[in-house]
Amino acid sequence: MCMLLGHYCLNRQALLLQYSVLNTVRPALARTLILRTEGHSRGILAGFAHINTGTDRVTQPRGTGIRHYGVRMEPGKGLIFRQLFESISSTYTYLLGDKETKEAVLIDPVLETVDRDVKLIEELGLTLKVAANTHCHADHITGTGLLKKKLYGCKSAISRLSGANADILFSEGDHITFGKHALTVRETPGHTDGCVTFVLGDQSMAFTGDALLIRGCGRTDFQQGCSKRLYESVHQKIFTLPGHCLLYPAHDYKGQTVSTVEEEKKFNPRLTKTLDEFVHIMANLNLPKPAQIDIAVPANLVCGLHEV
Ligand SMILES: N[C@@H](CCC(=O)N[C@@H](CSS)C(=O)NCC(=O)O)C(=O)O
Repeated sequence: MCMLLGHYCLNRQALLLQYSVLNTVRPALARTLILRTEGHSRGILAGFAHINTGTDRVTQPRGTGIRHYGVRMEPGKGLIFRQLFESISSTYTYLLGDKETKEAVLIDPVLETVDRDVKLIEELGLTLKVAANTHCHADHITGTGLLKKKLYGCKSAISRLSGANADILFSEGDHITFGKHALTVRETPGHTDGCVTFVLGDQSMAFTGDALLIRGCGRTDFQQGCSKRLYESVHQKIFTLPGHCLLYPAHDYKGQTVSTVEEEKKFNPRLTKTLDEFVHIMANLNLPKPAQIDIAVPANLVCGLHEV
């Protein structure tokens, strides 16, 4: 169970101030990316329904200012899918739902865009079963705790190895089911100990969190970062998926929205290198510390749940 923030010696005042500032700018900064595809069938695994995915036609932003990206993804039979974007931390949130039962799962919600997510879930007539984190994020506060308060019956989830509290603590091989669909958990540590990749039942889509970014990967210089572990995770748990498997990361800083296993195996500038070269690259990224790290990590250890 998510516990109150006070149990974790947080500076609650600082958190509330941060939340209130972010909440003020939220309407101007939160944008919605919806992708539109034409579906075509992929193979299936025993026990899972047919899911169609397709070739993405991405509408890119034009000009400046507030924009609701007009893209929508409807991957064929049975699956509802939306890719949503939060522009302060450049985080993608993913909504997956079952067309028949209307059960849904949300991956990596962000606190500042919870109202947007709730509105979309309600508009689509979905029941949110699980709000799941790919890991304990360092750059934003998760929306899973607030979603539990707003949507009755919704359960928070994160990997057991993250050390965080949640209703569901999952491990390698566990399934998160919604209607006839399921996400399988693959542990992909390296950016943090508790990082996972969620793989859709027919292996047509995978949600890689910060383990694999498009043409990049998560940094390994804080939390429990370890570049050797990350390299092994990606090669053993992500690059072993089918080449056509669509890869959806937790972040992108360049407007990229989706990749495939085949593309990343060919073109990822870090992960196509040898292990030694990769370790050297990761040790020399020299990235600035994420702006929200000091409030985000402790908050995310309790699903971002606090009195707002
Ligand atoms: N400027 C951002 C943080 C950017 C950043 O460090 N991103 C992380 C993932 S979120 S912890 C990362 O791993 N980046 C890898 C890379 O190569 O960019 C902020 O202040 O929030």
